[in-house]
Amino acid sequence: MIRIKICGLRRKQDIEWINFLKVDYAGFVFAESRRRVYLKEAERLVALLEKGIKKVGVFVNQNPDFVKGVCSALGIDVIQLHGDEGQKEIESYLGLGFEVWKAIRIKDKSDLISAFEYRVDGILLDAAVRGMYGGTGRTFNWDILKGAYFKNKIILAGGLDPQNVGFAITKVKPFAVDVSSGVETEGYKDFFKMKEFVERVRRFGKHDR
Ligand SMILES: O=C(O)c1ccccc1N[C@@H]1O[C@H](COP(=O)(O)O)[C@@H](O)[C@H]1O
Repeated sequence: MIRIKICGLRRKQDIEWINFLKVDYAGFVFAESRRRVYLKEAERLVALLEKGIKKVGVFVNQNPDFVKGVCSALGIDVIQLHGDEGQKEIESYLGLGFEVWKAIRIKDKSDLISAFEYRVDGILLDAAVRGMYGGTGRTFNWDILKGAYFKNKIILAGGLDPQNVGFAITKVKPFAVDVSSGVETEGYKDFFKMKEFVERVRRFGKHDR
């Protein structure tokens, strides 16, 4: 069954909805973004989260000591590195009890090369948008992935929404899908969009990866 991550959670009701929908991963953005949360608020949110839901911390080019401090304080399960972090930095997080996912922004097929090079727990594929690191609401050309074999878990992100996620899953067959903008209305998470997204994934995503 394909896993679901909903990212950019900021409010108490976001967490209540996540608990109700029983998604697999809850994402908290600690990087520069309109979705950014700070440690104190994140502590309050995480305390409300159902135990079975894994916590993902999203970071962009941040100091490793800061990243480790936040993740240890919150009991984060997965560190999502969404900037220009290299293998050396990735290594510094391995063996500390966190999974590490490295985001790669895709413009064309050549951007996939790094996906084969990183030694990491998961590769997150996102759209490349100039001047932005993530949360863009933009898709990339999924056909680029045709015939590619990845040894890592693939987390598909970038512009997913309830309308396109079924098609994306049948094309890419990822380990997990990750959504932020596509389940928002006027900048805030929308329960009905989240519910529809989850229902679509559960209908189309019955393969194992
Ligand atoms: O969500 C953000 O604001 C964000 C900021 C900086 C880096 C990553 C961010 N989010 C991640 O971006 C992708 C795609 O999001 P979208 O569905 O296209 O809006 C996803 O992995 C988020 O975790």
